[in-house]
Amino acid sequence: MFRARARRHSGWKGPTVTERAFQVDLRGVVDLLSRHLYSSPRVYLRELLQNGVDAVTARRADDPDAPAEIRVETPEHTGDGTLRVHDTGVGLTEPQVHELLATIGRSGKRDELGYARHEFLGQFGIGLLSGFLVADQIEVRTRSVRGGPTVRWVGHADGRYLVERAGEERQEVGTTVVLRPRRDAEEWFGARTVTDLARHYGALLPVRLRVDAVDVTEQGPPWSRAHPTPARRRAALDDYCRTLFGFAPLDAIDLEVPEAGLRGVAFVLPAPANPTVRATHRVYLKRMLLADNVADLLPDWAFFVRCVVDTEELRPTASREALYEDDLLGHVREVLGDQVRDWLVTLAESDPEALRHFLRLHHVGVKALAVHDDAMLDLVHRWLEFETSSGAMTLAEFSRRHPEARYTPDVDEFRRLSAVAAAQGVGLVNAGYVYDAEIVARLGDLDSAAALRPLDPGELTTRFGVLESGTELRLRDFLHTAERALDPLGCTVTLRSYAPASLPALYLTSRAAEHRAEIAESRAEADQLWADVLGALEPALAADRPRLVLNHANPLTRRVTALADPELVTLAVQALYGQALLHGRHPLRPADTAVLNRSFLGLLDWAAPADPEERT
Ligand SMILES: Nc1ncnc2c1ncn2[C@@H]1O[C@H](COP(=O)(O)OP(=O)(O)OP(=O)(O)O)[C@@H](O)[C@H]1O
Repeated sequence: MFRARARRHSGWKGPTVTERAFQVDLRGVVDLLSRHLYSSPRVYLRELLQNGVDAVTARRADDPDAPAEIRVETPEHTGDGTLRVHDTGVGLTEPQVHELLATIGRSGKRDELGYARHEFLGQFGIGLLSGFLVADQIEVRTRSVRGGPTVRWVGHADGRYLVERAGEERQEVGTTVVLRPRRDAEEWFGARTVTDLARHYGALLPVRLRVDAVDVTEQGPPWSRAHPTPARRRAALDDYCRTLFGFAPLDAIDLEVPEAGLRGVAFVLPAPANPTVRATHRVYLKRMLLADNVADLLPDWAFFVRCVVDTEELRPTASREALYEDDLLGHVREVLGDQVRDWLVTLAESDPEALRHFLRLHHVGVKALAVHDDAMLDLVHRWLEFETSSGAMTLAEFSRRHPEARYTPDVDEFRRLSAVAAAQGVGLVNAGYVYDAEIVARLGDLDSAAALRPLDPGELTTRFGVLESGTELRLRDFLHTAERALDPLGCTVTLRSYAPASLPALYLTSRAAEHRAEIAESRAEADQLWADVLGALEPALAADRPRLVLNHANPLTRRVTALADPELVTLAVQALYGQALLHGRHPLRPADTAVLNRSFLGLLDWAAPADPEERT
């Protein structure tokens, strides 16, 4: 990268043409790496460890018994202000040093066709440059397994480099990289920081890694370690999860995707997770940490697990801080999703109590799955408890108990009508939460026995008891007055006797009435032509107005029906109308609020008549 070559073409008749090689200003490249590629200068250590591991891998390919060790010495240990990374890898010959260390983008880890070789971590030929994020000079002392003397290469951040025979011969084959911290980067060289970083990136590496005298490598990935019993393995995985993520998992699911050389564990969160926050996972690539915030490893719905995996085949982005989105990653996401799903289905068979506990915590994720997946839908049907007019219960159980079951797609409507519906023998399910209505609809499509019909509130009145004809006749005048009191509000009045008797009146809108109200509202806002079209629709629906169903079984309502003064009847019926709207959490239009106020004040006025003396 630091050389410019020139060549003359002999056949050319015109002015001399010179073919040149690109010049590279190393400072610009380093600036690019530090500002736009790597998230922090700390990656310098990862790149050095990675080169050491690759060199060991290359040596062991020919000599499986060759030593496999990387030793980091911090400035506190070397005593001369430098950090050194020693490896027992293949080393480099002098020609290799010229070729590989002095050319940006040249890597010894590509095959003849230029493809990244699968057994190595590195592939881009830029990693060593990350040393310049924290040092002005990088020194490499190396002795090749192929023979030759120890070679010393020194590269400077301004682009100069030298290659010479080292003053002192290395005893062993391998390489040492020496960095002298730049003033503004000393924080990355403290013994504590370096040890933490080495453990962070390299704890699972297949080579022995030491920082000063401290061993930082563990005995391989926790999910691959041998344990005397499954229970002991589970306890060890729980400990690992606690240390790593800070929670004791509800369960640990083994993950495996052979096509991606992937193995790992999914830990199930023990508390509800926010489904809108994407779960992130810890990913190792050939046992070197890639990142602990990889978001795209699992499908979105699996927000109730956090995973740790190691993969051989997935590809990193150039920063080595994320996974490259390709077909293999898509496949991995699908297979891991299946494995989490299978765990759930198996749990339903093996440990229903654990499944119930899980569902109480993570029902939103499971419902999201059930919208597309039949096995999950079946699981929801059989195991997930819904709010119903008979208390919390599964839809399967509810359909068994209530052959005439209905659901309401709106939580407020459920609250409003569940007691009344139950009293009329109509079981009601609250399907007003996210995904509920889609799930209920899909259940009906799959199995007619599991089908639930939506409740049309209007149909409830058909189940209310009608009054005896004598009573009806006696209350005819009252009903007329009541009708007149509510007519300006677009509401009709009926008198029925129904349970629960504690309810004085019920405001009911049928679906058609709701539709009509919507049309009236849009008509008020629409332009003339559209308003006319909407207006033409209205009479067809006019018969189906919202209604106030006064409850003759309620003692207060009965007393109201017995009032003689028509003015008082009007006030009382309007007050009952307002109370029914409030009780049922119906939206109040300005006209409703005005009637509510007027009736309230009117009743007060009636209850506390003005003092005759005051009047004079
Ligand atoms: N410790 C080492 N021992 C032996 N060879 C090394 C060592 N460090 C670097 N090299 C050689 O120098 C080349 C360039 O290294 P560099 O870290 O810049 O890129 P890379 O490791 O090939 O790819 P990447 O940019 O993905 O890390 C390597 O391909 C390797 O051949």
